[in-house]
Amino acid sequence: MAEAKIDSLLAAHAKVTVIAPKARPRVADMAAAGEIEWLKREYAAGDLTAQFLVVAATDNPVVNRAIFKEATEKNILCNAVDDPPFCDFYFPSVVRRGDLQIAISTAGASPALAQRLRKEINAQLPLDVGDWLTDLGNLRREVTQIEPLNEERKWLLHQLAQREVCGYESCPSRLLAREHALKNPLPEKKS
Ligand SMILES: C[C@@]1(CC(=O)O)C2=NC(=C\c3[nH]c(c(CCC(=O)O)c3CC(=O)O)Cc3[nH]c(c(CC(=O)O)c3CCC(=O)O)/C=C3\N/C(=C\2)[C@@H](CCC(=O)O)[C@]3(C)CC(=O)O)/[C@H]1CCC(=O)O
Ligand SMILES: NC(=O)c1ccc[n+]([C@@H]2O[C@H](COP(=O)([O-])OP(=O)(O)OC[C@H]3O[C@@H](n4cnc5c(N)ncnc54)[C@H](O)[C@@H]3O)[C@@H](O)[C@H]2O)c1
Repeated sequence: MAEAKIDSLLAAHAKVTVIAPKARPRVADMAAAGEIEWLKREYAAGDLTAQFLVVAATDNPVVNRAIFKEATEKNILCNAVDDPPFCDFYFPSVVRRGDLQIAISTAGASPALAQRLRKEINAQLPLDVGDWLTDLGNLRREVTQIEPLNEERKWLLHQLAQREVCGYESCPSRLLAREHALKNPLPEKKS
């Protein structure tokens, strides 16, 4: 269980420390590779200092609740796996394509439904939507640098979000943005 949480946290670029006497081979490998830190021992009261977020994922609910109590006292967000009253937040089921993330939560009503919807959305969402988003993000940065902030710019950004964008200079969406910028120059800066 902890393994899945470690994957979610690493995907969010977290710096992960695991405290556990035993770990599955994959977790041990991640520690050996320096991707996470592993303190090979049981949790001890006082372990939680300066952490932003804690996941209590031992197979002992008494230990998990003690971890939640210490986290609460120290204002650290805590998720005790599969123990909703001892969660400050729930892990959602997530579909990812590059910078695009779709998180599904049923607020604990049915994790199985969250998983099913993840699979359905994953099957429907084009595989290259993350690459498209990267191009769209680059074009948006160009547009916001050269266009004044007004209703026209907002219209343009909504238009571009409906079009294919590519990295090429002759890309029709880039041409539309440039044409628009020529008609809407930024006001001259007073020196
Ligand atoms: C989304 C996902 C994310 C993740 O875990 O990272 C997640 N559970 C997943 C799967 C899953 N979990 C369970 C099953 C078996 C089927 C079933 O029981 O329905 C399956 C499906 C399977 O295993 O196939 C059992 C289960 N889960 C909880 C309880 C306790 C309870 O309900 O009281 C029990 C009963 C335990 C028991 O019987 O003892 C509680 C929680 N699980 C949550 C998240 C939070 C609510 C999220 C929400 O509702 O949206 C919450 C509240 C706390 C938390 O954050 O952990 C992940 C899907 C990952 C994916 O995308 O594949
Ligand atoms: N939602 C799900 O799909 C799902 C699936 C499996 C398990 N679970 C839940 O997750 C929890 C963990 O299950 P698991 O299968 O990952 O168990 P596991 O036995 O694989 O892992 C438990 C880990 O806790 C560590 N541990 C035990 N006592 C400890 C202590 N005092 N201090 C620090 N570490 C300690 C062990 O060394 C081990 O690494 C259980 O509560 C289980 O019900 C949920």
